[in-house]
Amino acid sequence: MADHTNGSVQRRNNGEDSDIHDNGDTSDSVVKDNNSTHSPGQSFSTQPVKRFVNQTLVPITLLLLMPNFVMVIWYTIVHCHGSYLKMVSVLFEKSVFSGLVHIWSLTRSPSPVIIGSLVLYCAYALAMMKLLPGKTVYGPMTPKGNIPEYKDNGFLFFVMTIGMFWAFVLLLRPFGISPSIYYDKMDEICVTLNTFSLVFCAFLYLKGKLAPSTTDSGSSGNIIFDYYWGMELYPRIFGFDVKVFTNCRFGLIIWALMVCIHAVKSYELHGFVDSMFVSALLQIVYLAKFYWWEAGYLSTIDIMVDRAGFYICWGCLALVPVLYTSVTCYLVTHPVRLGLAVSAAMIFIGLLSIYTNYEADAQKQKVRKTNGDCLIWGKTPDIIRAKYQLENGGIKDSILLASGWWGMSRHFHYIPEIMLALMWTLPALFENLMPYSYVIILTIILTHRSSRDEEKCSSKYGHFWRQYCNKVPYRIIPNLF
Ligand SMILES: NC(=O)C1=CN([C@@H]2O[C@H](COP(=O)(O)OP(=O)(O)OC[C@H]3O[C@@H](n4cnc5c(N)ncnc54)[C@H](OP(=O)(O)O)[C@@H]3O)[C@@H](O)[C@H]2O)C=CC1
Ligand SMILES: CC(C)CCC[C@@H](C)[C@H]1CC[C@H]2C3=CC=C4C[C@@H](O)CC[C@]4(C)[C@H]3CC[C@]12C
Repeated sequence: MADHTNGSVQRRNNGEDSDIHDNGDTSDSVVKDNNSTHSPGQSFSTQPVKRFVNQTLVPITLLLLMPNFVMVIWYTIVHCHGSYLKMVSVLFEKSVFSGLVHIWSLTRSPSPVIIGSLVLYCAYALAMMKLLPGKTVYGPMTPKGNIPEYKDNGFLFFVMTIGMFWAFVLLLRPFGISPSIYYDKMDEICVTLNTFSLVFCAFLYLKGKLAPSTTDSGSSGNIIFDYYWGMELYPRIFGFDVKVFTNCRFGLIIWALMVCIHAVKSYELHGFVDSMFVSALLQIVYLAKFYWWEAGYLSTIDIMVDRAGFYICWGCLALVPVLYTSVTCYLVTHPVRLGLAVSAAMIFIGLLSIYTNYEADAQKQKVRKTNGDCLIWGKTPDIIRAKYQLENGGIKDSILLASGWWGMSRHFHYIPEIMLALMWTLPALFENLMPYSYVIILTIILTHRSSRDEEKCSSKYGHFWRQYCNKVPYRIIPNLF
């Protein structure tokens, strides 16, 4: 990576930053981003070994591993009573390959109910993307200078969908119709989601190659990496934004619905169970918070850096509905009576974590929206006025906040994110490791994300970022890391 001192120029883009200036303003040194075709954090190494590892070995491993991992989660919950030890003994009985074949062979082929429900849901979600009212919001300017437009109607969609779900549950109950059939058919759901999303990623690859929606697309020259990472930054199909659909209208809503389905199934089997209540409540509040803040999500690296490929799209279409819902799924067959005091403590810490995480995201947005003219924790914020350069040479201003949560550490908000996940997992107690899979993988995702983001910000802001790092020396855990 280039040294950005001595008035060197680096280019990039961002959402809430102020206007593009003429290139003449070089009173402060400015930084230029050289990652226009592929993203920071997935930048192209000049070292052949590192490049092979990052662009071929890791993608191939994840492509082979992750779709099987989704099936392994299902198998562990349903056939091994939530025990990874039992699952591992089957998997390694002969060879891992035959173990996996055995797991896949236990699944039923998707029934018309599952395929029909998923198709209907997709049609409903797509229609609502267009039909529900919402403010027009703009994503950050992309490296190619495009400004994506979105309709901010996610919260309404979330409330409407979850509301309709519970209305149907109550209305159809007297007729013996229950959504718990989706719990009983989880194997079919896993197979359908896995197959459909792998094919969909192939479609996205071809679309990116043959008919990209915007100039923010391109190939790395490596077909495996292109499939894994994606070709287009924000592909649109018939005007529908693919990433908004996969991430916000499919993955996260199916997550919320599956949690509700697990709660219904648990109620049918055991009556009211407080462990299920605590876990489900925290997840639904967290997802409501997400949709309240959805416009902010459009400025995160998922949307402005990551391309539409296996990582994000398969991840949101197949991994999120299964891994992210694994705690409540496990709790269906492992009910725990926590008692009022323990339940209340978990809910309190969980809600506090949601609030802290939300406040951190909001502080960052507020300081930029007001151009630093606001109070953070009752004080004038400590800010760094940074500059960076776009690909077209224009220079932009941005603000880095160095107080509030952003003064504690550079990614402090990941701590409440993990703490919250722990709070909705602890109700499962400690009989098995399986329910902790999400917290463990989340910790890995966030640690990796923090280093990708550091790389991106350092490349974008250069010495301004170093100035921030000097002020706030810790990456995630204050005084430790
Ligand atoms: N449950 C899950 O699986 C996951 C949840 N999350 C959650 O999603 C949310 C968004 O994720 P997050 O990683 O934060 O999103 P981003 O990756 O977009 O956040 C980092 C961005 O914020 C800007 N930024 C960084 N430091 C500062 C600062 N000091 N002042 C102002 N702006 C700054 C930079 O963008 P710019 O270019 O604008 O300067 C940087 O790239 C979080 O709440 C996170 O916890 C995240 C990952 C996984
Ligand atoms: C295929 C893989 C090896 C990994 C796939 C990872 C993705 C599924 C996830 C990576 C980042 C995740 C998210 C980021 C931020 C979010 C905001 C939060 O409030 C809700 C969850 C999420 C949208 C989350 C969803 C999964 C990822 C995209």
